[in-house]
Amino acid sequence: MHVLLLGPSTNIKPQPDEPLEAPNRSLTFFLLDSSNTHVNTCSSICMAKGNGTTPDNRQGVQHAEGTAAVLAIGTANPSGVIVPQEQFTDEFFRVSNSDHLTHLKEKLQRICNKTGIEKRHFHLNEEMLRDHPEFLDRELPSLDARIEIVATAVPKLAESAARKAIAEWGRPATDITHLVFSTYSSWHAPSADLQLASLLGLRPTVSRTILSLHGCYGGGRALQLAKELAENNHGARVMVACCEMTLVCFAGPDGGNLVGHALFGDGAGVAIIGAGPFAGGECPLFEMVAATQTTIPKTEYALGMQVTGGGVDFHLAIQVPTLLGQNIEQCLVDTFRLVFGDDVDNLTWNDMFWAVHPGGRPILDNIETVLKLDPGKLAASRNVLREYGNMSGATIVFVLDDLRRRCKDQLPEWGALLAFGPGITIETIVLRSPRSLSEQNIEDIKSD
Ligand SMILES: CC(C)(COP(=O)(O)OP(=O)(O)OC[C@H]1O[C@@H](n2cnc3c(N)ncnc32)[C@H](O)[C@@H]1OP(=O)(O)O)[C@@H](O)C(=O)NCCC(=O)NCCSC(=O)CC(=O)O
Repeated sequence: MHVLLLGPSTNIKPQPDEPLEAPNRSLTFFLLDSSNTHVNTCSSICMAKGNGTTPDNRQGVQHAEGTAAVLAIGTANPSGVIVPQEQFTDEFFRVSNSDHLTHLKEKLQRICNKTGIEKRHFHLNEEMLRDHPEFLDRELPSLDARIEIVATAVPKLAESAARKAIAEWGRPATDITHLVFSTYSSWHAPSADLQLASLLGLRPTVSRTILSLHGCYGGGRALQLAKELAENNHGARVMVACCEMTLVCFAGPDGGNLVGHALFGDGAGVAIIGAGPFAGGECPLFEMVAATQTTIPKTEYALGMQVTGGGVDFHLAIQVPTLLGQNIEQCLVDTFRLVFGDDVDNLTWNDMFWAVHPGGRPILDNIETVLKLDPGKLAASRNVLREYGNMSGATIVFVLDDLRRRCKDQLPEWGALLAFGPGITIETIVLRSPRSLSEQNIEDIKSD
């Protein structure tokens, strides 16, 4: 791991008792993994300009001004099949010809009743199931047929969300410089990122990355990557696209994973990320001030996905909500310490706004309890869970969308984004609301 200092940041203020030359508040830190992803990106841009300088010499001219922010959000769900949760068990057992499995049916109904979900959207419909009865039986080969359907469906759904984000952003799609696409529902090469770029008419020079098999933390990972790309490439505008479809993991109830059947839904979430200078009427929605990824040691067993000839198998251990409850506060402390130093001890979680991946109702309950949050602090997460279920990596984009619509001008200054998935991996991002930023800027100008 390398640390580059590429400041000064306009948004992280020195602490009152800290010497001005101290670097840890007045400069922006960039943590690079061993692949040096963004140094390579800088390099390719400079070479295109015929500039033969070394990466070190280029840092001063390539980085953005300030911290990355979410500039626009769009979401989409399949419109064909919308199943109310109270009808899901009956529908699922009917289409899978499993009504005779009364024990499993009663169990699924018990689970559905406790999910906190009211409805979910699905791309898979009865006609597809009639054409592909093998989707019901994990023992039969079905991966090829599943892959063929999602190969067009995943980029198309992502396109719907992306068009909304681009419309809100207000700049032409050709101004997108980077695309980060996260999905475990598509396995072609060239993959969904290229198809989305073509559907949207992005530039041939758009720099594409596809993230796969991150499960539910894919959205958090893509946002963190976008933050680094935006901050390290002057003028970069990064599209984050996350799209998941349960068609890849669908099976009959005797295939196990009743909790997965009760929980997951289909959706696409797209966000456009950029750092200053802002142009063309761009309006930051959430600033992404600092970010970390943490793996809870020895919890690989707890969450997982396995691609088989019969589709994708999910494993969700019953301990997941407890494990997250036990570890979440330390992740938050470690991440907020990057911004607040030892003052992190004076933070009150309840004074912040929250964008938490609604992996399941007990996960939200446990986080609320551990952090002593008022009921309502996780309203955006609970609302997304209620309206759409758990859409894996796409869900966190829906939560950000709900949060900004719900709170409009009433967001507290600081907030936290949390997403989790196999590992168990926890993605944490310190958010700052733009309203408080503009107020702060006005105060700074007054005091100058
Ligand atoms: C399934 C639930 C709705 C049940 O709610 P409660 O726990 O409050 O209710 P409960 O304790 O009465 O449990 C109801 C029944 O569900 C069973 N049950 C609960 N959790 C289970 C699990 N993980 N696997 C198998 N069965 C499970 C219980 O044994 C019980 O069975 P019986 O009634 O027979 O006694 C909830 O636990 C839930 O949402 N769990 C999912 C959490 C999770 O793992 N989320 C991560 C999703 S993946 C993700 O987001 C990241 C990723 O995958 O990448």
